[in-house]
Amino acid sequence: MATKLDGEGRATALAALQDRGWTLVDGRDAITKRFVFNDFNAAFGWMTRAALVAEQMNHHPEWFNVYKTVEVTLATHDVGGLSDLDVKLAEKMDVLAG
Ligand SMILES: C[C@H](O)[C@H](O)[C@H]1CNC2=NC(N)=NC(=O)C2=N1
Repeated sequence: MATKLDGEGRATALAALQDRGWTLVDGRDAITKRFVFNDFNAAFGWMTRAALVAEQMNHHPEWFNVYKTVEVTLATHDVGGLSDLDVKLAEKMDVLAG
């Protein structure tokens, strides 16, 4: 079960995410990041690996791919905003992107 972020834990998690290029989405409680790879193969390979992680977590991204760019938005629909699962998936995506 996801735990909605709040208070000091939320501030600390958001600060770390923002240091790695994630930003808050205007008008909703979600984070977003644009990943740019060398080519489509790299982008889609990363999406495939991230999709397997997401499925294992039962926590799924909103994302949009054009050629070598992937725009990712993370939020937890079950809690109506950001949760610990968004932080974990963002970290895994960053690690997979290298
Ligand atoms: C029933 C199922 O476990 C839920 O709908 C899961 C699936 N994946 C999910 N992904 C995201 N991003 N948020 C959710 O709240 C969510 N809930």
